Amino acid sequence: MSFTKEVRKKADPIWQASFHHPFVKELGEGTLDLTRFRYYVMQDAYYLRHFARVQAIGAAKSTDLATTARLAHHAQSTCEAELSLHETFAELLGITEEEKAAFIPAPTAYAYTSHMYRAAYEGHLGDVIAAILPCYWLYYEIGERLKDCKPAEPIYQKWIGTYSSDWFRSLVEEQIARLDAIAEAVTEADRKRMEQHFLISSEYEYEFWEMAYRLETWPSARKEIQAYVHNN
Ligand SMILES: Cc1ncc(C[n+]2csc(CCO)c2C)c(N)n1
Repeated sequence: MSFTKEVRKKADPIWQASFHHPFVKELGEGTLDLTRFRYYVMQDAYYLRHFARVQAIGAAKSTDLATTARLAHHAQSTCEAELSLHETFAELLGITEEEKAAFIPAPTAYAYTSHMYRAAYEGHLGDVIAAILPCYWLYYEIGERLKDCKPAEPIYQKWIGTYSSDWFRSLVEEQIARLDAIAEAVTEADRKRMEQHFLISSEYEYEFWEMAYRLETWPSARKEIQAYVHNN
């Protein structure tokens, strides 16, 4: 069995949990509260800004120029395609410049991006791809599952359309093939580490839905709210 098939199989329980998460289900049905989606869009824009930089680290860590060029291109498409999508969402959702300026990453968005930077900093190209592959692949599978959904909310239709496109599928397939080629050439210890990055990113993908659904905040903000409730 190929490396990616093996890790995909190991990650299956947590991927299933993402497929069935209320955020994903309600998005497909069109019943997802827009407050939650709005929160998601802002956290995801932060995530994508860092994702593009991790892809650029992958470009720098590549040992052949063709791969450097491809990963640099991937970093550029994250900036252009994904972030422009988010700009559109921000407009449609009425997210203001003031809100953007006051933005703070939530614990999960911060932890997930930190995990990717760590894998990229400590490892070689295989570590970078293993950490970022679940982002592509899980969203592609979600796009496939939701592609026949017709949520009444046009914003949700647009979101689904992005991830069930052929453009997106070719990106996922390219990264799967790249990771399998690397996995064949490295040591067992490298493969184990790569597997762990893949599994941790899969866990964080689930946590990202949870974060948005629960409008996660830092503990100090929760304490302030509790103190306020207590004193009033
Ligand atoms: C939390 C989170 N995980 C994955 C994606 C999807 N995604 C982000 S960058 C990228 C590569 C291609 O542009 C893909 C597929 C997302 N938006 N947010």
